[in-house]
Amino acid sequence: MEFTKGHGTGNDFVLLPDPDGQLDLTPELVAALCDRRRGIGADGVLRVVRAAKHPEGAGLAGEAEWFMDYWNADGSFAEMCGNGARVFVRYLLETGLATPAGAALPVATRAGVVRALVEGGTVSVEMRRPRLYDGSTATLGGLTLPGTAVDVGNPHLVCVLPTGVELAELDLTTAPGFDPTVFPTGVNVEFIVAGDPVDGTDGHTLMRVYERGSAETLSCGTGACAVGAVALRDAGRDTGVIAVDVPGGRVTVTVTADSCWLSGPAVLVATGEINPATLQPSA
Ligand SMILES: N[C@@H](CCC[C@H](N)C(=O)O)C(=O)O
Repeated sequence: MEFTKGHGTGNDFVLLPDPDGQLDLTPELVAALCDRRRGIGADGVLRVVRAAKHPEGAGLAGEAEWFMDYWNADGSFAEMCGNGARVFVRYLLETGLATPAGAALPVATRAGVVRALVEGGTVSVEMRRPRLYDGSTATLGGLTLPGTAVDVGNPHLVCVLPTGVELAELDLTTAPGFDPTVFPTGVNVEFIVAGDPVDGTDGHTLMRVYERGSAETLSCGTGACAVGAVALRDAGRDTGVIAVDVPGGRVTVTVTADSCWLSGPAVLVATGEINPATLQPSA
């Protein structure tokens, strides 16, 4: 099985080329590939498949040639992955599966079609405008943290840390608790504090995230978009540009009247072959 390894601000993925949808990808195989000791190691898998050749992409084949079949590290599906989409586009262009054009490149996902632009090392993806819902709470250690539920195609809960709780001190080795009646399919939880002003932006936020299906990651693109929308709302704004610093670097979120752009670096670091028969079940 051929693979490529790539990442966007440290949110890392195994990409599996499968243009004609012939790969027998299972949750067990995904978890074994993502295992950081027994497999390649990643936060998730991106199967690169023609939209027309995937049951969930076929309806979008008229709008996008390629479908991003995203799986979390535990073998579960997610609707959308912002950093994954940016790395996916880097892969399409570097392998010649798509050619750079002046117009944005469409990619089909479970959350619909997103569009990408590439400028040097930066890949930007235009996704849906985040939808903000009611408050909910996350629990972590002995803390109960109020937050805002946000839909970016996938579910998020953005919690602003109260004074006296340090972002760096949070223990994210165990999953935060959340209300399953609000998030019946689970949720990605972002913890944020305000950062110092950054030139050319309307706000600056520092974030850590515990991802559904992948545990703590160094970055989450859809999470950053959710955070950007909450930061703008808290600043009394509807649109604007927010710099979001994650443990793996910085992404920039631009919320417009009807969409949200996520921008940042996306790189491919290795290609190779792996024999799935040698993989042991993930612990
Ligand atoms: N890291 C991703 C989000 C991946 C999916 C998420 N874990 C979920 O289950 O919704 C991103 O960059 O957006």
